[in-house]
Amino acid sequence: MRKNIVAGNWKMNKNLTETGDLIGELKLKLKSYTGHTEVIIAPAFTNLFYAFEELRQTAIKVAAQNMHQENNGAYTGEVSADMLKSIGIDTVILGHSERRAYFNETDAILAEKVNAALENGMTIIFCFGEKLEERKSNQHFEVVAEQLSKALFHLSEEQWKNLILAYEPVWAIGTGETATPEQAQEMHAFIRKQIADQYSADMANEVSILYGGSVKPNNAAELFSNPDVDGGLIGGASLDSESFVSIVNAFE
Ligand SMILES: O=C[C@H](O)COP(=O)(O)O
Repeated sequence: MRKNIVAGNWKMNKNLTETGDLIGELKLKLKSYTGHTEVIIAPAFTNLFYAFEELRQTAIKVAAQNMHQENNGAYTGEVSADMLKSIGIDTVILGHSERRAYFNETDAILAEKVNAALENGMTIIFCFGEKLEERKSNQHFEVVAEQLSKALFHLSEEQWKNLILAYEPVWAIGTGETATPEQAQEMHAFIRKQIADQYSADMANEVSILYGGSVKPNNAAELFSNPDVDGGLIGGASLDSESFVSIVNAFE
């Protein structure tokens, strides 16, 4: 079901003590939150169980930042969907551009991860987006269409109910350079059209599409006011409770 979502991707930040501090602040600041925006945070693997336990009675959901496509086996250093489920985590970020760039995650590998997550009953925040040179050479629509089709268009309409999309132009991640509200809306509408053409307009209308890339308290409201932007995947600004909560409140 389409909903407004603000998700914080903490990336490789915050040790256990710092995680505890930030969670404590978020709990306090969002205690009387009455809005309809779903709030998700994605701490590091080592702090997931702690975060889940701490946030159990709250409206803040906890997600993992990645998972392996196999359920178990000789994959040193990896974590599976089954392991995440066993500690209560049922949401995972897949396809982040940092995973694609630094850990060689291809669309084919991502399709396998998507399948594994769905087989384990998980919800996926699926990230994709073009690089700077692709935008400059006007290939951004083509690149995004290919990423979607290779990793997601084999899925059934039913399976799409567990997918949240996050369009993250790589040139806007951690750079302080944000897509303009017009650029974000244009791409989000294009993404919805791709889904409508592959499946149906009704189904496309039910998918939440988040924008990610230097979302800050001062630009969130304008980005989120676009009809096809259903929220944000926040990196840097999610590491500070005040800025994250202010972005959550940007919908109100
Ligand atoms: O997952 C989040 C994105 O990579 C955005 O990061 P950022 O807000 O620091 O640009």
